[in-house]
Amino acid sequence: MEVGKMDENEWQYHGEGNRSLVVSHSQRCVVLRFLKFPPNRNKTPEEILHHLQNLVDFGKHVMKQFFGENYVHPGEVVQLPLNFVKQLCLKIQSERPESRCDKDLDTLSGYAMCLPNLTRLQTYHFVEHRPILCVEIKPKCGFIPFSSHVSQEIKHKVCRYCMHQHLKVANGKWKRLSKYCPLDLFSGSKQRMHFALKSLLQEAQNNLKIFKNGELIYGCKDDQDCLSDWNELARHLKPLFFPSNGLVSGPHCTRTIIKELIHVITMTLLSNTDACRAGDMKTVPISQGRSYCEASTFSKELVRNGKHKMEGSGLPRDCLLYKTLQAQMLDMLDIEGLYPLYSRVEQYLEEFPEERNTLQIGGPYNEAFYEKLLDLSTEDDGTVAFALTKVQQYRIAMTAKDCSIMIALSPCLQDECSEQKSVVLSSKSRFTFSVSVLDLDLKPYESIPHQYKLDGKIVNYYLKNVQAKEDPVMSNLFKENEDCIVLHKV
Ligand SMILES: O=P(O)(O)O[C@@H]1[C@@H](OP(=O)(O)O)[C@H](OP(=O)(O)O)[C@H](O)[C@H](OP(=O)(O)O)[C@H]1OP(=O)(O)O
Ligand SMILES: Nc1ncnc2c1ncn2[C@@H]1O[C@H](COP(=O)(O)OP(=O)(O)OP(=O)(O)O)[C@@H](O)[C@H]1O
Repeated sequence: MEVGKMDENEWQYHGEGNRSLVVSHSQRCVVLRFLKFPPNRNKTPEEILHHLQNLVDFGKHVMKQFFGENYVHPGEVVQLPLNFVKQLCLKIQSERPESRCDKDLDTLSGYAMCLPNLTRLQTYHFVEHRPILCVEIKPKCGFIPFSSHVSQEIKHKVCRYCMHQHLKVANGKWKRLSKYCPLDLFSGSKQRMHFALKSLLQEAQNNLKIFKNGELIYGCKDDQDCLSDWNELARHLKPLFFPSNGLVSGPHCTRTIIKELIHVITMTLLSNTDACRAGDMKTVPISQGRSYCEASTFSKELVRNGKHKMEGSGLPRDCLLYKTLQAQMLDMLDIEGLYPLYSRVEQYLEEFPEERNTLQIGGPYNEAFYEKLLDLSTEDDGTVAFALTKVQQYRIAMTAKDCSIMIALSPCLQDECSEQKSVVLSSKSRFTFSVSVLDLDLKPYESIPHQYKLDGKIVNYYLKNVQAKEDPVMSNLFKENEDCIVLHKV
């Protein structure tokens, strides 16, 4: 990218999260990702450059090892003319959702990250003229804690996402509860994955977005601004899934198109598009803990209907969901087991503050940092080294629990699909596709006390306001059927 000749008119607002804002180029398949900060809390340009470089290094040296070469796009740090950034900021301000305006785009440092636009097929090239669909999923934590440090039994039964939903609705973050349960998506069972994806389509919150030709066509910018009309979505999808059919009409046709979409997403999520083996990480046995969540509507329906066999066929080992789950499961002790270890590191740092750099708490995120993450032992020998390894593994796990998966799909004719490209079939179409992972920013060490408090709040709210009112017949049914419910294959 030629940063000397930047014109804000060539860039448009694309989206934002809690910590960064993204603009996309109208012609080229690239985005710029800027950091955001609360007003008047801007950092120095040097600090921002250091932070961004750390993010890129972390992607390159650590997350690529966990997820595999093809899935991760660390991008590069670019320095932009300050005038361009200021003009861009003014240009996009009116498009930002209100709920995200508590933080301002960093316009003072001139630094940003340049990344491939993952809503396009993975290239840095010019915008293609064939239509491109992109589905973004933020799957959240896909397992139930298996740690013996967990103090509340409910955490061994109901997943964090399902519990957190109740607190979010009570706080007004979202209007309705979602039926999505991450354990269904991560189950590897097509039936459960279909249910999870349908639930995401019913209540997208910030877990699902769909883009066509780089434009958001389905999903929420925030609670006030949501595109959620299935007929409208089907209208967008129809030419891609049924290229030679007439107009979309009636709910039946909409449902058929949505089903096709869900099928295609499921198949791409179960595929392996990374030829390289991810790192030399020993894996956490995926069979640990329970493979279903008692609050999942899917599980409840099954048990209510007297069907006790929960299909959990397990994920193929090379697919991105499997790798995401593996990284998430580096949280082996749960925040309740981790917090005392964090306190041990804190105490040590209070005594020896000059050791902070040697311990690599704020980086550098290089090969040495990665190597230290490979020790999966949970036997505490009382050392700071043990505590630090668990803290760093926990930070990786938290990162993987908050990342997003991008699936880009483009229709192709049979003779156009070369052997090297990944292809997925729907009943009347075929698509080349790519799968990537984004938002792999390492979670800060400093956020651990917040995680500890939030965990308590989520669980207490659930126990007091939801479980207390739950149908006792239902929980007995789960208890009775505990042994019958089939677990993941190892
Ligand atoms: O704690 P959670 O599970 O609510 O996750 C936060 C996300 O909320 P969610 O539940 O996905 O709506 C939250 O997403 P939103 O801002 O709500 O879209 C952020 O991703 C936050 O990460 P960070 O602190 O900005 O690095 C996330 O915080 P971390 O816990 O990942 O630090
Ligand atoms: N490389 C990319 N290509 C296309 N879209 C992107 C890319 N990176 C980010 N986005 C879009 O911008 C949105 C915000 O980016 P991102 O998730 O990185 O923000 P964040 O502030 O770090 O998120 P969080 O709230 O989880 O901390 C994403 O949800 C996605 O839609």
